Amino acid sequence: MADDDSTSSKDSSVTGKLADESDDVTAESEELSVSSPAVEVTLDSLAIDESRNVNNSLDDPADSNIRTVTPGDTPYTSAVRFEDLSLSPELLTGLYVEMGFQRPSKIQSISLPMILTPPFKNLIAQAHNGSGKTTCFVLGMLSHVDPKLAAPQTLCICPT
Ligand SMILES: Nc1ncnc2c1ncn2[C@@H]1O[C@H](COP(=O)(O)OP(=O)(O)OP(=O)(O)O)[C@@H](O)[C@H]1O
Repeated sequence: MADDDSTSSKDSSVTGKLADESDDVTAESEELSVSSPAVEVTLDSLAIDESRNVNNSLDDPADSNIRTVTPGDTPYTSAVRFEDLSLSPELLTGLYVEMGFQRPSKIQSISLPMILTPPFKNLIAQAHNGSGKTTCFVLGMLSHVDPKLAAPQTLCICPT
């Protein structure tokens, strides 16, 4: 019993000491993170070149360097018109009437058949800023939503 008591008192003193040490370490690391040098970034390097028309990307020429890589057979053909995709009448109205789109951009014509036509697969798509990628994943999400079901049905995780 005496041994047990001495052990527990030893333990609590050790514990107290560790907690103190731990506080010191926290204070030290806070100081370190405040004083660590930042990478130098000049304002000029962050400037956006306004002379570049972002929406030019919507009209990528047919021979632009877009590659599609799919495993196995590829039953997908690119869509020339939004009607070539199995979109609901409501989504087609939204595209043509509300958004005023006339035809799919290059990235849309290639990726939308992959997104909207079975067999559904995971997709990684890469294209210029302003080339219409948002429409690709939004149409993919909306085409799977049941408007009669009042519950969250899709999740979009996006870093921008
Ligand atoms: N098929 C289309 N026809 C006409 N305009 C379109 C079409 N698709 C998208 N747009 C318009 O082009 C602009 C850029 O599209 P969007 O934001 O989808 O591009 P993005 O590739 O997602 O851009 P970012 O890389 O900056 O996120 C938007 O104003 C959008 O409404």
